[in-house]
Amino acid sequence: MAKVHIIMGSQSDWPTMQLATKPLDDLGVAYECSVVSAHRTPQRLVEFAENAETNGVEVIIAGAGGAAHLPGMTAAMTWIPVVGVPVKSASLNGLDSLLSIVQMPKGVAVATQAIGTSGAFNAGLMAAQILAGSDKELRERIKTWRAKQTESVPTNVE
Ligand SMILES: Nc1c(C(=O)O)ncn1[C@@H]1O[C@H](COP(=O)(O)O)[C@@H](O)[C@H]1O
Repeated sequence: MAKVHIIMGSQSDWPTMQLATKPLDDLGVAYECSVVSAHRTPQRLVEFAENAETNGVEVIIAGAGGAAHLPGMTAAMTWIPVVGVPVKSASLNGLDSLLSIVQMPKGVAVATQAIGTSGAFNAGLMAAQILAGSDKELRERIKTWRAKQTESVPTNVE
Protein backbone atom coordinates (compact mmCIF):
# COMPACT_ATOMS: atom_id res chain seq x y z
CA MET A 1 0.00 0.00 0.00
CA ALA A 2 1.23 3.53 -0.78
CA LYS A 3 2.32 5.63 2.19
CA VAL A 4 0.93 8.83 0.68
CA HIS A 5 -2.74 9.15 -0.19
CA ILE A 6 -3.96 12.20 -2.10
CA ILE A 7 -7.64 12.93 -1.65
CA MET A 8 -9.64 15.74 -3.25
CA GLY A 9 -13.18 16.99 -2.95
CA SER A 10 -14.02 16.67 -6.63
CA GLN A 11 -12.65 15.39 -9.91
CA SER A 12 -12.53 19.09 -10.89
CA ASP A 13 -9.65 19.52 -8.36
CA TRP A 14 -7.41 17.11 -10.26
CA PRO A 15 -5.71 19.66 -12.58
CA THR A 16 -4.48 21.36 -9.38
CA MET A 17 -3.88 18.28 -7.24
CA GLN A 18 -1.97 16.54 -10.02
CA LEU A 19 0.93 18.89 -9.19
CA ALA A 20 1.34 17.10 -5.86
CA THR A 21 2.37 13.98 -7.72
CA LYS A 22 5.34 15.68 -9.43
CA PRO A 23 7.77 15.81 -6.46
CA LEU A 24 6.54 12.41 -5.30
CA ASP A 25 7.39 10.94 -8.70
CA ASP A 26 10.75 12.74 -8.74
CA LEU A 27 11.60 11.40 -5.29
CA GLY A 28 10.33 7.87 -5.85
CA VAL A 29 7.51 8.04 -3.31
CA ALA A 30 4.46 5.89 -4.09
CA TYR A 31 1.00 7.42 -3.76
CA GLU A 32 -2.66 6.77 -4.42
CA CYS A 33 -5.34 9.29 -5.40
CA SER A 34 -9.08 9.31 -4.67
CA VAL A 35 -12.05 11.64 -4.79
CA VAL A 36 -13.48 11.92 -1.28
CA SER A 37 -15.82 14.72 -0.21
CA ALA A 38 -16.79 15.57 3.35
CA HIS A 39 -19.93 17.16 1.95
CA ARG A 40 -20.97 14.90 -0.91
CA THR A 41 -19.58 11.54 0.22
CA PRO A 42 -19.38 11.77 4.02
CA GLN A 43 -19.50 8.00 4.53
CA ARG A 44 -16.62 7.52 2.07
CA LEU A 45 -14.59 9.99 4.12
CA VAL A 46 -15.33 8.17 7.38
CA GLU A 47 -14.28 4.86 5.83
CA PHE A 48 -11.15 6.38 4.31
CA ALA A 49 -10.04 8.05 7.55
CA GLU A 50 -10.88 5.08 9.77
CA ASN A 51 -9.00 2.62 7.55
CA ALA A 52 -6.03 4.82 6.63
CA GLU A 53 -3.72 3.52 9.36
CA THR A 54 -4.55 -0.14 8.65
CA ASN A 55 -3.98 0.55 4.96
CA GLY A 56 -0.45 1.77 5.66
CA VAL A 57 -1.07 5.45 4.89
CA GLU A 58 1.48 7.68 6.63
CA VAL A 59 0.69 11.08 5.11
CA ILE A 60 -2.59 12.34 3.66
CA ILE A 61 -2.68 15.21 1.17
CA ALA A 62 -6.17 16.70 1.04
CA GLY A 63 -7.20 19.33 -1.50
CA ALA A 64 -10.53 21.08 -1.76
CA GLY A 65 -12.02 24.36 -2.92
CA GLY A 66 -14.63 26.78 -1.63
CA ALA A 67 -16.06 25.58 1.68
CA ALA A 68 -13.03 23.34 1.94
CA HIS A 69 -13.83 21.24 4.98
CA LEU A 70 -12.23 18.05 3.66
CA PRO A 71 -8.70 18.52 5.09
CA GLY A 72 -9.95 19.54 8.53
CA MET A 73 -12.56 16.80 8.75
CA THR A 74 -9.99 14.23 7.69
CA ALA A 75 -7.56 15.52 10.33
CA ALA A 76 -10.35 15.30 12.90
CA MET A 77 -10.74 11.59 12.24
CA THR A 78 -7.12 10.41 12.20
CA TRP A 79 -3.77 11.16 13.83
CA ILE A 80 -2.03 10.70 10.45
CA PRO A 81 -0.60 14.08 9.29
CA VAL A 82 -2.86 15.90 6.83
CA VAL A 83 -1.33 18.36 4.38
CA GLY A 84 -4.05 20.72 3.13
CA VAL A 85 -4.22 22.29 -0.32
CA PRO A 86 -6.61 25.22 -0.92
CA VAL A 87 -7.85 24.77 -4.48
CA LYS A 88 -8.48 28.04 -6.33
CA SER A 89 -12.23 28.69 -6.47
CA ALA A 90 -14.05 30.47 -9.28
CA SER A 91 -15.82 33.08 -7.16
CA LEU A 92 -13.24 34.03 -4.51
CA ASN A 93 -9.94 32.97 -6.12
CA GLY A 94 -9.26 30.42 -3.40
CA LEU A 95 -9.29 32.79 -0.45
CA ASP A 96 -12.38 30.94 0.78
CA SER A 97 -10.55 27.62 0.40
CA LEU A 98 -7.46 28.95 2.21
CA LEU A 99 -9.38 30.30 5.17
CA SER A 100 -11.51 27.16 5.43
CA ILE A 101 -8.38 25.02 5.65
CA VAL A 102 -5.99 27.20 7.62
CA GLN A 103 -8.24 28.37 10.44
CA MET A 104 -8.34 25.11 12.36
CA PRO A 105 -9.32 25.11 16.02
CA LYS A 106 -6.50 24.43 18.48
CA GLY A 107 -6.00 20.70 18.95
CA VAL A 108 -6.57 19.50 15.38
CA ALA A 109 -3.69 20.33 13.02
CA VAL A 110 -3.62 20.66 9.23
CA ALA A 111 -0.38 21.59 7.45
CA THR A 112 -1.89 24.17 5.09
CA GLN A 113 -0.07 25.04 1.87
CA ALA A 114 -0.45 27.96 -0.55
CA ILE A 115 -3.47 28.36 -2.83
CA GLY A 116 -3.46 26.44 -6.09
CA THR A 117 -0.81 24.58 -8.05
CA SER A 118 2.23 25.82 -6.07
CA GLY A 119 0.52 24.69 -2.88
CA ALA A 120 -0.27 21.31 -4.41
CA PHE A 121 3.34 20.88 -5.53
CA ASN A 122 4.63 21.82 -2.09
CA ALA A 123 2.14 19.43 -0.50
CA GLY A 124 3.83 16.59 -2.36
CA LEU A 125 7.21 17.85 -1.25
CA MET A 126 6.04 18.21 2.35
CA ALA A 127 4.67 14.66 2.33
CA ALA A 128 8.05 13.37 1.14
CA GLN A 129 9.85 15.39 3.82
CA ILE A 130 7.58 13.96 6.54
CA LEU A 131 8.34 10.42 5.36
CA ALA A 132 12.06 11.25 5.16
CA GLY A 133 12.16 11.56 8.94
CA SER A 134 12.22 7.77 9.12
CA ASP A 135 13.73 6.98 5.71
CA LYS A 136 17.41 7.78 5.27
CA GLU A 137 17.51 7.00 1.54
CA LEU A 138 14.58 9.31 0.84
CA ARG A 139 16.31 11.99 2.93
CA GLU A 140 19.37 11.75 0.67
CA ARG A 141 17.19 11.93 -2.47
CA ILE A 142 15.53 15.08 -1.11
CA LYS A 143 18.92 16.67 -0.42
CA THR A 144 20.02 15.90 -3.99
CA TRP A 145 16.73 17.24 -5.40
CA ARG A 146 17.12 20.47 -3.42
CA ALA A 147 20.74 20.88 -4.50
CA LYS A 148 19.72 20.49 -8.16
CA GLN A 149 17.00 23.12 -7.68
CA THR A 150 19.54 25.51 -6.17
CA GLU A 151 21.93 24.94 -9.09
CA SER A 152 19.14 25.64 -11.57
CA VAL A 153 18.62 29.21 -10.32
CA PRO A 154 20.77 31.53 -12.44
CA THR A 155 22.67 34.43 -10.86
CA ASN A 156 22.57 36.58 -13.95
CA VAL A 157 19.53 38.53 -15.04
CA GLU A 158 19.00 38.27 -18.80
N1 LIG B 1 -14.76 21.67 -0.60
C1 LIG B 1 -15.31 20.58 -1.14
C2 LIG B 1 -15.64 19.39 -0.46
C3 LIG B 1 -15.37 19.13 0.98
O1 LIG B 1 -14.70 19.95 1.63
O2 LIG B 1 -15.79 18.08 1.44
N2 LIG B 1 -16.19 18.55 -1.34
C4 LIG B 1 -16.17 19.15 -2.54
N3 LIG B 1 -15.65 20.38 -2.42
C5 LIG B 1 -15.27 21.32 -3.45
O3 LIG B 1 -16.27 21.81 -4.30
C6 LIG B 1 -15.60 22.39 -5.40
C7 LIG B 1 -16.49 22.34 -6.61
O4 LIG B 1 -16.72 21.01 -6.96
P1 LIG B 1 -17.42 20.65 -8.37
O5 LIG B 1 -16.51 21.16 -9.45
O6 LIG B 1 -17.51 19.13 -8.37
O7 LIG B 1 -18.76 21.32 -8.36
C8 LIG B 1 -14.30 21.61 -5.58
O8 LIG B 1 -13.19 22.49 -5.53
C9 LIG B 1 -14.31 20.67 -4.41
O9 LIG B 1 -13.06 20.51 -3.78
